[in-house]
Amino acid sequence: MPGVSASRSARPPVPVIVVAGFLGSGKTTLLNHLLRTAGATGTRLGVLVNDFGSVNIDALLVSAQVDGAVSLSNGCMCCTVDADGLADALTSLVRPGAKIDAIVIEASGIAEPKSLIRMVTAVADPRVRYGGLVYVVDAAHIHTLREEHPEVDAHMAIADLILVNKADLISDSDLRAVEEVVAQMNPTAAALVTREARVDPALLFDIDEATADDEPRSGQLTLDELLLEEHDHSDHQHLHAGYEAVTFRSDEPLDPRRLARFLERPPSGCFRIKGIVHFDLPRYRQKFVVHGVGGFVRVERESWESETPSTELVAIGRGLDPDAVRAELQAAIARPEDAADEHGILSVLRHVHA
Ligand SMILES: Nc1nc2c(ncn2[C@@H]2O[C@H](COP(=O)(O)OP(=O)(O)OP(=O)(O)O)[C@@H](O)[C@H]2O)c(=O)[nH]1
Repeated sequence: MPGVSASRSARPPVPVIVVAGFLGSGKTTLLNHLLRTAGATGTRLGVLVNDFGSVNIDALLVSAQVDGAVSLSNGCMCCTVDADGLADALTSLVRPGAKIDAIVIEASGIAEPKSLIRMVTAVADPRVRYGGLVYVVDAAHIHTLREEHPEVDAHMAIADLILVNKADLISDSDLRAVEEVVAQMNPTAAALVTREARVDPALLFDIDEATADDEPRSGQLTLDELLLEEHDHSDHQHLHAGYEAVTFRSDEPLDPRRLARFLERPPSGCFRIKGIVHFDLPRYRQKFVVHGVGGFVRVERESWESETPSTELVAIGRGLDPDAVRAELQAAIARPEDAADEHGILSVLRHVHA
């Protein structure tokens, strides 16, 4: 168990692993998987979560009971959280009393990994050490994504571990084609095909050894090279260009049929929708966690526990019309006549993921 036998002063620096990947690729899923599995072995993870959008939905979706979870809200971390804010958060997580063995930072889906890595490596605290970049790829969307955002190739190129996730959504031959692309972009990184981002956590927390190695790996930037490229902001601007997050909140229950229609046929430009939804229907008073990623919809049912039921949704995309998005969601608020639509909930339930 890392760090257990070490005295406080001899505690090795805590590796900080950056998890990046485009919108909806499976970063939060990975984080939750790591929290569950690492936790079971006694490894304590500190978690930093960042969302693009004013509601930090990811923080809500990461298992709430993590001691070391800090959420950095207010836009995309790589350009809005100042380096001091990140340093403070990391310093707080590595304080001896926290007994954290590793820290995972989940970048927003449009963050530039390189900027984040620079921010982590710039932290002066010797108890903090950059532990590598894990890049999550949505196997079902990678080809179109590379066409629209060629800079994702550069992201894959600097990764230490690439997860080819959502393998269940494509055929074996398509999967092999994705693996080939990934290997071309980064011939030296470990690439793993995953479902639900299920990866052995030991692979992530060992990454720091490889990254600390001074041997440059072909196709990959060494840490020094990463740090030297201070003036290269070109890729950064590209991924951000035109992306916008629209937030919708309501205490009033939604109508399932209209919400399902919104998720299945999102307004133009809207690539990602996520959040929690409140339907006030008999037998369906649970918290519905909804996800839309490029037309794929997935819904999970949880309990509200002590929370007051309400809806919080974020829609993210390029060329969105925020007013149109809000108007459509506003129109999804339940009306008295919706009570007659007994089977409306089925349009949501058919997307429920066990
Ligand atoms: N079919 C399938 N769905 C998956 C898999 N992994 C994750 N998902 C689903 O994909 C959706 C997005 O996953 P998240 O983990 O929230 O993705 P993310 O990268 O954190 O998203 P952003 O933070 O918005 O960029 C959710 O509905 C997940 O349940 C997988 O292997 N297969």
